[in-house]
Amino acid sequence: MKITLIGYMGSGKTTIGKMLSKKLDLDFYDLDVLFEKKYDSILNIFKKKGELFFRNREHYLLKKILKQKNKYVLSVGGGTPCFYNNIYLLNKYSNTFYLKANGYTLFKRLFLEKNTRPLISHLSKNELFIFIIKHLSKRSNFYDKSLGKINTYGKSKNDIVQEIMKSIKW
Ligand SMILES: Nc1ncnc2c1ncn2[C@@H]1O[C@H](COP(=O)(O)OP(=O)(O)O)[C@@H](O)[C@H]1O
Ligand SMILES: O=C(O)C1=C[C@@H](OP(=O)(O)O)[C@@H](O)[C@H](O)C1
Ligand SMILES: [Mg+2]
Repeated sequence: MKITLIGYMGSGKTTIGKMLSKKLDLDFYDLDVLFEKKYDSILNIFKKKGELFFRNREHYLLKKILKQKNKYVLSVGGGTPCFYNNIYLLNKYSNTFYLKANGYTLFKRLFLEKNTRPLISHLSKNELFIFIIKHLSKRSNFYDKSLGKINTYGKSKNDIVQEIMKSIKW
């Protein structure tokens, strides 16, 4: 079984994915890391080639990794399920979990880490909050198609890992 984590930027996909893979003794992949190994930093790619180029290469990388035969935990980027038919591919080839977090929690986390994320790096504090609320509402339509959902509000990283482990249908 492949387990994939989806959700908005800052929802904990990379962090929780790594922890979960260790608990389950599975390989861990992060789609952004795979992308940056193959191409360039996501910040540079957005700057030099634009978002559409990123989404196209991201889609092909996702297809390639989903068709691998081994079991693993994969954390994707916040936008991955929202482009091409990626959410259908994710659900077809893996057990998808949506790490659901509220706008204010995401804002607090992303304000501290916005410089590494090209979609929000240029925004002021006020702009960032408004952007997250609107963007999350649009993207939730895709995230809500996941096979499993974990409400992360007020939960520690360890609690979230435990909850995913309990929900896995092997
Ligand atoms: N449940 C949690 N409680 C507190 N902080 C968290 C939690 N989940 C993630 N974080 C923190 O939020 C930040 C963003 O996490 P990250 O794994 O990079 O998210 P994503 O990959 O979804 O963008 C990190 O600093 C991480 O430590
Ligand atoms: O939400 C998005 O569109 C993006 C999220 C990022 O990943 P994280 O969700 O891990 O921050 C990364 O893929 C890129 O900056 C675009
Ligand atoms: Mg991540």
